[in-house]
Amino acid sequence: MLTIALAKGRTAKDSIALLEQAGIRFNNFHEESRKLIFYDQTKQVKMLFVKAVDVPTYVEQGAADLGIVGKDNILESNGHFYELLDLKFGQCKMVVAGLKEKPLRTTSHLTIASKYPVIAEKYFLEKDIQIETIKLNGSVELAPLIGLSDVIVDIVETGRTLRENGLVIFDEIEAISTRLIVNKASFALKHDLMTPFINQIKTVLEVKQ
Ligand SMILES: Nc1ncnc2c1ncn2[C@@H]1O[C@H](COP(=O)(O)OP(=O)(O)OP(=O)(O)O)[C@@H](O)[C@H]1O
Ligand SMILES: O=P(O)(O)OC[C@H]1O[C@H](OP(=O)(O)OP(=O)(O)O)[C@H](O)[C@@H]1O
Repeated sequence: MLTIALAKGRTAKDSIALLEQAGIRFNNFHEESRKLIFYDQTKQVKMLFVKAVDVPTYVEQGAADLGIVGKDNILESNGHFYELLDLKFGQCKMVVAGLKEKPLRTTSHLTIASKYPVIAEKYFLEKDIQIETIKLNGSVELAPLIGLSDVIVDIVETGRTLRENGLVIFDEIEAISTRLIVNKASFALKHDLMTPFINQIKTVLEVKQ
C-alpha cells in the first residue's frame, strides 16, 4: 500500500480532483468530514488529511510515502525528500512587500514579519542584509501597518490583500505551486507501486497542458 499525505485547506479540492482524474478515488471523502484517514476503493492507497505545513514532515519521516503540498511549505521545511512533479495548481508567489511610502532600505538592519521565517532569512542572507524575523501565523500584512515590522515576506495571489492594506511588492522571491513529494526510501523500496501511481498523475498533467 502507498500512503499519501494531502494538505488540507485551499488546495485540497484540486488535489483530490487530480487524484480522481488519475483513477484514485477515496471512499467517503468530503472536506467537512472530521476523519483523518481515507482509503481508495482498491485499498491500494491510504490518504492522511493533514495541515499543509506538516506534509513535508510526514514525508521526510516516512509516515507517508508521498505528499501533495505547496512549494512554500517545502522551502520552509528544508526537508530531505524528492520533489517529483509540479502539479500546477495553488499558483501564487512568495514576495517581499511593504508600505509604498517606506521603500526597502537594504543598508540597515531590517525587521521582517512572516509565516515563513526560513524563506525570509535565506533570501536576506543571500543579499547580505541583516534581519530580525518576527514569526506570525496569519494576517501578516498587518505588521508594517502598525510598525511591528519594516517589511513582510508572504504569499501573493491576486494582490488584493496587499492593495487593500496599502502595501506594494518590493521583490519576488519565488513562484509557488503545489508539488508532489516522495520519501527517499519509499521511492527505492516501493518502486513497483510508486511508478504506476506517478505515471497516472503525469498522464493527467500532460492532458491538461
Ligand atoms: N492566496 C493564497 N494564500 C495562501 N496560500 C495560497 C494562496 N494561493 C495558493 N496558496 C497555496 O495553498 C496552500 C495552502 O493554503 P492554506 O491557506 O489552506 O494553508 P495554511 O497557510 O496552512 O492555512 P492556515 O494556516 O490558515 O490553516 C499554501 O501553502 C500555498 O501553497
Ligand atoms: O493576493 P491575495 O489573493 O490577496 O492572497 C494573499 C493572501 O492570502 C494568504 O492569506 P490567507 O488567506 O491564507 O490568510 P492568513 O492571513 O490567515 O494567512 C496570504 O498569506 C495573503 O495574506
